[in-house]
Amino acid sequence: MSVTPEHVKQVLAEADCLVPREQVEAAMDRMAEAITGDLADSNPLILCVMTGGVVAAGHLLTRLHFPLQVDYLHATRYRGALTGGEELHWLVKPQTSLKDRTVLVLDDILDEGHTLAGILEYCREEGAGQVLSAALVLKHHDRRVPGLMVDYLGVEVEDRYVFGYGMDYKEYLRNVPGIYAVKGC
Ligand SMILES: O=P(O)(O)OC[C@H]1O[C@H](OP(=O)(O)OP(=O)(O)O)[C@H](O)[C@@H]1O
Ligand SMILES: Nc1nc2[nH]cnc2c(=O)[nH]1
Repeated sequence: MSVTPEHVKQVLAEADCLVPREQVEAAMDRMAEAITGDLADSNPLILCVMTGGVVAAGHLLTRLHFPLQVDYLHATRYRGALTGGEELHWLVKPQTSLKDRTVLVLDDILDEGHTLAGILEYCREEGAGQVLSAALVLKHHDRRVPGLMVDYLGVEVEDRYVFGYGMDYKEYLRNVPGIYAVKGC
């Protein structure tokens, strides 16, 4: 069944706000401060994970006041669905060389972690000097890839399907300024 704008409006109207905009912005301030403290002198390459990471990247980048470069990659395992298979589909790889660079991978959410694990492995294989990661949201559960955690984290949410600040509901609602959980999910 295709998703209609009316359905999307209803999902938003019925959703539970888990983290309001002000709290997300405050979390972004804290992340930027920590990243600045660690990376200000390392000429880092920030890799935005499309599509979900684009909103977090936009907000975070304007808070980083030091020399850095930005590139993006597109790797997905959900492809618009609410659950994903284990296989990671690479749609676009970074065009900038990662060799000997300090790389910061930036995504919207760390859930089970297969996406981030695959991306980190790729960065190391490409010869990055240091590979760090950041996510705006961490989902609280025990299904994560063992031992995987981001270096910089915004907020933690309960184990529900969330959208907003880049995260989609069936490819919609990425533009919602708050983190919401779909009713019943
Ligand atoms: O930790 P995981 O369980 O692997 O899930 C996290 C990933 O899932 C989402 O991407 P998705 O594949 O849905 O693509 P999108 O960014 O286009 O929404 C999100 O943006 C993360 O990249
Ligand atoms: N939009 C969205 N994408 C995800 N990818 C993994 N978990 C989630 C989630 O809860 N919401």
